[in-house]
Amino acid sequence: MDDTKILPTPDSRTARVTGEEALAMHAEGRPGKLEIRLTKPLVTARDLSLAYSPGVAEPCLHIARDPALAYDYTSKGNFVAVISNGTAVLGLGNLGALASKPVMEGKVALFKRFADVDGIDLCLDTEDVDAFVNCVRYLGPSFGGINLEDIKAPECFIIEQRLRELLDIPVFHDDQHGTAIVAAAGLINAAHLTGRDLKKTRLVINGAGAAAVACAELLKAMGMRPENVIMCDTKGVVYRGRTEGMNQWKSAHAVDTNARTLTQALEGADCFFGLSAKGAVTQDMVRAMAPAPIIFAMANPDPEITPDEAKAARPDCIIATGRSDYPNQVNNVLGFPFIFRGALDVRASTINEAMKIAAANALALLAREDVPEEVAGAGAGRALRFGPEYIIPNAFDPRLIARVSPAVAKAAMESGVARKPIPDLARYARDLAGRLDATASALEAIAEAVRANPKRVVFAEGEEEKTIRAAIAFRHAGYGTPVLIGREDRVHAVAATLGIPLPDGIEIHNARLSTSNIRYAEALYAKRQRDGFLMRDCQRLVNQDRNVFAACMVAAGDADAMVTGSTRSYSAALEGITMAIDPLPRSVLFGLSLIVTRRSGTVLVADTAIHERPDAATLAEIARQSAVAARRLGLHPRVAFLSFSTFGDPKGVIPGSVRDAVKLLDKTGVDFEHDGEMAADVALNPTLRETLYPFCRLTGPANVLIMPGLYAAHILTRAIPQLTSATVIGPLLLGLSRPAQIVPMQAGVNQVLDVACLAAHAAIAR
Ligand SMILES: NC(=O)C1=CN([C@@H]2O[C@H](COP(=O)(O)OP(=O)(O)OC[C@H]3O[C@@H](n4cnc5c(N)ncnc54)[C@H](OP(=O)(O)O)[C@@H]3O)[C@@H](O)[C@H]2O)C=CC1
Ligand SMILES: CC(=O)C(=O)O
Ligand SMILES: [Mg+2]
Repeated sequence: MDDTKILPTPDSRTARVTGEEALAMHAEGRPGKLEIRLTKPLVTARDLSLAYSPGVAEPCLHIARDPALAYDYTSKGNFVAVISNGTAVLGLGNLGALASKPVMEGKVALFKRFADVDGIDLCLDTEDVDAFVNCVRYLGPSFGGINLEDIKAPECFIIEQRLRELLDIPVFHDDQHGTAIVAAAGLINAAHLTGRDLKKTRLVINGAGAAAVACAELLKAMGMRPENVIMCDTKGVVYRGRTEGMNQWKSAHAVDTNARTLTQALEGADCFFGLSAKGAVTQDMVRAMAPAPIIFAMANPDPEITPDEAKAARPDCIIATGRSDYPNQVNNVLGFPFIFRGALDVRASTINEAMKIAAANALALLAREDVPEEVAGAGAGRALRFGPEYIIPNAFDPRLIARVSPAVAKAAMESGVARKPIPDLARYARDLAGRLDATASALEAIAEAVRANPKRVVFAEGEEEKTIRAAIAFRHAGYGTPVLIGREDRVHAVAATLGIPLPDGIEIHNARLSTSNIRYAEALYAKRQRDGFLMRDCQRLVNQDRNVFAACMVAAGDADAMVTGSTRSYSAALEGITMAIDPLPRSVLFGLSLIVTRRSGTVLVADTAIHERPDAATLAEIARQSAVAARRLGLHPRVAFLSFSTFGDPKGVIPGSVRDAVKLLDKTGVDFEHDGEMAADVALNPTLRETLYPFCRLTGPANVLIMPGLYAAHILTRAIPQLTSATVIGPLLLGLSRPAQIVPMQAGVNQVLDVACLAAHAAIAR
């Protein structure tokens, strides 16, 4: 089989990635998705003596006397093992331990990304239950919890049960309970929307394995009647008295019914849960369901029936899948990160039914709340409002951690399994809300907004390999129509050498042959005739300079935004753009860079592109526009004006203009925190301010740094990626009347794509 064909050919509306892109992402740089980082310095001999021999003996001896101290002296309390033997990898079947590793690394990545839980993937090469249990039981001391994953039924039931008995930490089979919790939350809301009472709702579950059995159990515990839940597997309906392909877990859910096939079971059913395999349900089957049927086709990566097929057959249905590229993603990613966060924080000995039900209710309630702007698509996306297309929160909703984890922790405390109760749950929820980087969620919301409002974005350097790759990814991501500027034959030749066919919906424009040339040249001439440009100069620029041509397209409204920069210096690209696109009235044109750090979230830095020595008025305006951008990125702006001096010490020329900028903002009365001048460490570390500068008005670490000059901004943003693991995005060009962005020449494909997406978003916000 050709591996790159595993994922279907994308269509611009639904699919977001191709198999080729997925493989490239996994192979890029350090292969895989994980690395381990140190939390303590290991630089000097003293560090070594403390962290390792002899110092390390001390915590060892303490833990030997009191095992609970392992939570204080080691990573145990925030460390989860994701363990699989690869016998039920998603819905792909038994792929074995090694082939399950990408999924397990993915689960670890999701733990970290969504709930700051550290994890490690352990792929056990055995299908023997005893061997599996023995292996895991002896690993227990290292971890605060065990997340079992993609182990097929019925072995998974025995493995989980035995490990729960053997270990004093939570053991949680995600495919069973994570899935059941999230599906229950979705069902609570779908039932509410369709006016159903769970006690009377008739449910058919296709699949009688790990996920299916756990869903049936949880829903029955929540009030569904056993006789109203019919389970099917590869042999058909699991009816009472059936002997073929049975086990005790299926028998527990066998019902008295005449139905023998899924088709028969679905006749008149209110609700369908697919926890089986791709394409297991037909349009005819869902046509036979009750009015306003609820269809959760949860098989991964491909559902039992696609939303398009289901909606075509039953326009009145509520449909959910396990995928992130359709509305209503019912996937255990909404569960396990937050459930473990809550369980770990109270040092729970187990995850019990009360904790599961609390998580399901918290998820269901969150979906009914107003969706904040930064979640709904940065104010410009498809409205996310509780309804048939939004029955469950989005995985990127930053409120999840502060809602689900405290609910789980509270239930653990109330049900007596918390070994370290949290005295102030409201404060805990507030602390959790600040634990994740708001920008990461905001960037995803921006991408979502662009998907909902696709744009035409010009990629000026259309013959470049990097640009072509980014344009294809732009198309696949559903961001809109990429317009490549270049010669058609050259663009196709480069794409052919890459082995990637250009998907439908990508446009190629040859500047020299374009029918719009005259129109663009005339518009440019009208703009520039008093700046020393003749008509023939403008014609030559439009014909020969792709940045000018692209900028003319955007200025004329033939495209919404443009991106360039891969082949020309920043100043040359900027000159081409500003030739045709005017600055925004009463604004300053400047560069804003995003430094995305793992420890301190995202910090914005300005001006990183234009003004070598900005005066006070320019600095003040840059601060104002940066604060607006910060809010758009989900940050509460705390703006620090940086210098080599802090509040007048030592004295010098540059701090003077910086101080005047602060005074200017004070005078105009802006609505964001700002102060300065101050040194970078004072800005970023509030404890340094406590004793020496208690009067400083910033209420926390600065997240917008206004630089005194371009030299300092450049040095900072160029040094950071070389010295640290932080990522720098930008500089983003702000202050133009139409969106145009310049990527640094050394930018990779993903950065070009991200910047194109941000440019498209700016076009929505205009
Ligand atoms: N959206 C989500 O969050 C999650 C989705 N899932 C999905 O659920 C599915 C099952 O996973 P899991 O329970 O872990 O796997 P298991 O191997 O434990 O169970 C699979 C079950 O599906 C049944 N099955 C397989 N193919 C068909 C078919 N064509 N028609 C009817 N039944 C079928 C099997 O029947 P038999 O017993 O006869 O072999 C078995 O009962 C996978 O697609 C997985 O991706 C799982 C967890 C989470
Ligand atoms: C989502 C998941 O865990 C699965 O499909 O197996
Ligand atoms: Mg799974």
